[in-house]
Amino acid sequence: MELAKQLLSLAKKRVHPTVLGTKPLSCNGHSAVLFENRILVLKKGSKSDDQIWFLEVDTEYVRQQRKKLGTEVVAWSKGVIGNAEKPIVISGPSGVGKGTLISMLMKEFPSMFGFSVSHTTRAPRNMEKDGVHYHFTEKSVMEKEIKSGKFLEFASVHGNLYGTSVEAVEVVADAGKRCILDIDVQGARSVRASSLEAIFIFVCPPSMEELEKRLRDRGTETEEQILKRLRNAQAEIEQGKSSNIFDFILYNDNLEECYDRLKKLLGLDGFVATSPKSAAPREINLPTDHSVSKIDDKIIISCISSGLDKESKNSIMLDVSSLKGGAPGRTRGLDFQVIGSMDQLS
Ligand SMILES: Nc1nc2c(ncn2[C@@H]2O[C@H](COP(=O)(O)OP(=O)(O)O)[C@@H](O)[C@H]2O)c(=O)[nH]1
Ligand SMILES: Nc1ncnc2c1ncn2[C@@H]1O[C@H](COP(=O)(O)OP(=O)(O)O)[C@@H](O)[C@H]1O
Repeated sequence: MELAKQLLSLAKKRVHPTVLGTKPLSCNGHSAVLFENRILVLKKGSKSDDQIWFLEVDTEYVRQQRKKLGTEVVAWSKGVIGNAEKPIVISGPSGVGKGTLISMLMKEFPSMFGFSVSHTTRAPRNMEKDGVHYHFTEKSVMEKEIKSGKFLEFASVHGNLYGTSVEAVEVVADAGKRCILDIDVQGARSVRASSLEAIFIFVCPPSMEELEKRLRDRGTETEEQILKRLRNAQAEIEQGKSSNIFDFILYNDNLEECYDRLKKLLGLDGFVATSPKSAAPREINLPTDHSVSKIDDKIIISCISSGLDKESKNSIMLDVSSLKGGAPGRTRGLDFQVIGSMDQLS
């Protein structure tokens, strides 16, 4: 087995790889199953949202990072039952109305959408709250975190650093909501090239004069910053329209009409927001005592539970045939079936 040979050779050479991604917390033992390019780790007696992990050893992301960092790399990724809807990436020049459109969407469909809170080194505006609009951070801290692999993408925009952390996108998906990212064209390009499948929308102003008016009327930037943003806007609009990054271009002339078009392309026209959409994944609790075997893409977890007068065996079949995502982030697309008694389900 290729991966086994690779691991053995690393161990012999006593190589200490760079470990990327959020590590699982320690536990009272684990089972491990070797795949072609990653290791499935099942934590014994852990909480249901912390049981299934993957240590990626030779996936696309790991290979990319190995090249970039010039060291051996492995990456952790948490395994999640079920799938998440594709995130929505919204880009466009400063002042075009991205934030306004996103706020309208989140207000009308609060249980459906969640905002990816970016990190930035720019100073907060008057009404902006740390952790809500942005995670405001120091440049040196953010640079360190970029090196440690915390960000899905980052870019220098209008003289400041901005970045989407892996966590920012995953907490929204974990809450069963569809993630909205407000990022610049460079960020959109990076996400396009990443393993994150998304829908890409570029918002255009009706004219440069109107863009300038909106920016000035908003009154949040200094004259110098306004001029810088307007200079950058020209190039952003050209890239937004001509590159192959974006699936849709939206002209934000009349706000209500633009919002209606946005809802239409997201399949929300005529949609009535009623009770929260329950996207919470089913859960599975693995007992401390279990053994694991692998048959093709199926993992059979045999659980041993002793009752008063007898010992019974239940099995859970974990299907890993349609894995999606992976590091950086979560590995989704897992499914399970209980074979035998249901008392292991929470
Ligand atoms: N690449 C990237 N761009 C971001 C991120 N967060 C915000 N931006 C972009 O940075 C630019 C400046 O944002 P901001 O300072 O809030 O000003 P605004 O454009 O006037 O709303 C906008 O184009 C945002 O879309 C991020 O995490 N990554
Ligand atoms: N279609 C529109 N017509 C007129 N003003 C708009 C429109 N869309 C947004 N605005 C206003 O323009 C300003 C910039 O919008 P904002 O959402 O902050 O832009 P961005 O997030 O793209 O920088 C805000 O004051 C907002 O109220």
